[in-house]
Amino acid sequence: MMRAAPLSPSPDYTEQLVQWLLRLGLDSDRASVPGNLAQAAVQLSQCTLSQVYLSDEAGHGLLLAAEYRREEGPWDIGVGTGVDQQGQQLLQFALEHQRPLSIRGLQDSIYDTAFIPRGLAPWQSLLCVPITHQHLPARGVLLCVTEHSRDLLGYATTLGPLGAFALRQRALLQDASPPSPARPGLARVLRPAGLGLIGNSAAMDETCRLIGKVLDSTYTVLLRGETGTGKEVVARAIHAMGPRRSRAFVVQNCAAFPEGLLESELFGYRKGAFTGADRDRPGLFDTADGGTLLLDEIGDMPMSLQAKLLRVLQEGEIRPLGASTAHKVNVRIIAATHRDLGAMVAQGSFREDLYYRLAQFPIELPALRQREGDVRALARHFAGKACAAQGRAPVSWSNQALDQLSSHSFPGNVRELKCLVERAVLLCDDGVILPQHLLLPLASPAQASDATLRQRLERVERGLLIDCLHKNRGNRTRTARELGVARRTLLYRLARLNIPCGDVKGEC
Ligand SMILES: Nc1ncnc2c1ncn2[C@@H]1O[C@H](COP(=O)(O)OP(=O)(O)OP(=O)(O)O)[C@@H](O)[C@H]1O
Repeated sequence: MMRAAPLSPSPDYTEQLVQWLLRLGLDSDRASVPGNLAQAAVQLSQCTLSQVYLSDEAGHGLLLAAEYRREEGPWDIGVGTGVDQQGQQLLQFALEHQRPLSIRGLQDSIYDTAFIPRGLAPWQSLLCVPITHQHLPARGVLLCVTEHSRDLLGYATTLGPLGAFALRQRALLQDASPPSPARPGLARVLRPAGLGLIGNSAAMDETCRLIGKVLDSTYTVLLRGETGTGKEVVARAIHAMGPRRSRAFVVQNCAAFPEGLLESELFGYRKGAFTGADRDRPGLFDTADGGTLLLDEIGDMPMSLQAKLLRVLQEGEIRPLGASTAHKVNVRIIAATHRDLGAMVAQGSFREDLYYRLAQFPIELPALRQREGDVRALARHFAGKACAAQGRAPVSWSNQALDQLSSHSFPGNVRELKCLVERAVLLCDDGVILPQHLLLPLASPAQASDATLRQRLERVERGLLIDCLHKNRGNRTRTARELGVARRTLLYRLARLNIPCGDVKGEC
């Protein structure tokens, strides 16, 4: 295998390495060390995903301790997720031979890498770096993968010692810190910021506790909650943190298709099954085989399909349209709905037997108004993300703005809060979000019905202008063009409707 960069490290690379050494050396939180190491590995190797595996003291092999993805950041999973047999073999190979393993052209290699979570494109290159040293109480492996065909071996010369330094640091911190109190039942509770389980309210803690309980089981999960409470986010977290994480996560909205189409989407079909079926087509159950299928808006599934779904759940097999035989699938089903399925059963619009089968493990997602204190945490989180997405410096919050947010009822829950904060970031020009940037509706729905036609039209216009401005990243010339009005007219309307419009360079 050819050696690759950084055999002669560039000044940039050396500088980054020194910075990471410093950061790891100054880290005073033992739990964050593996995550920081994974982040360092992603940055230094320019890979897409990095994982840190540590040897289990009980001798059960290597367990995943941290993961970092370039686009999504850290996944705070905590030590505990095991890897399958093939994964163990690959990682143990590097560890036992005490030498790095670099594979290019992964898809054609003999190694089974199904244990690595999927990326947007298939992984092409991999690097396994053993982390061992005589003074280390635990050994580990650092894994880096990328969807590009690259020789990563050269990075092992720096990532290996960096890993050893990090694990040594972790051991020193363990010696120095008092044992942390055990949190029964929370060992597998995950708070992956990238997945959105943000918040410290009692309601969110309970949700996290339930997620932690069901992760490793095969139970069917029924997520119920108002619109925008994060049902899909939670479903993704259950998949991504559970043993199926390296396989597909598939979402199907049951309200989005008419009955026949939904059936063929889910079950697939054989050539000739109906006019236009000119080839065999696998369904989403096949796509999700080994992984997870989220059936969103399950309350909208037609009765005839409900019966077929029940059969899949009971027998674990599907029969595509036009097929004479059924075949086995191994899919974890998560169902989500904003409806009261119990009430639908009582009205006869949802099958009782399916309801009980789906609700094997129900999780009720709290509405935002029930999550005391979380609005602030979420607002800060969304503002940070919006600033990063727009490539601008982080904004801060005025207390009045946060107070106003906290007293808003958010009928659209987290989705509404997210949109509102993204708008506020765009509208705030001097780095501090003020109440006027929030554009919270001044009138309650009850008052709204008393509004005059003019007031109502203005409200609609206001929403439209803000959305269009948002879409055009605050550029008023493009916004005016898109709306088919003169720029002057747009500026006049913005001023008239009191939509903040500060000094955007080259604009107003
Ligand atoms: N806790 C959260 N942190 C960050 N983003 C979140 C959170 N909850 C929800 N979101 C965001 O809010 C939006 C709505 O979330 P999601 O689609 O999961 O809600 P839902 O309950 O499935 O909504 P619906 O019932 O309308 O389909 C998404 O953009 C999602 O990323």
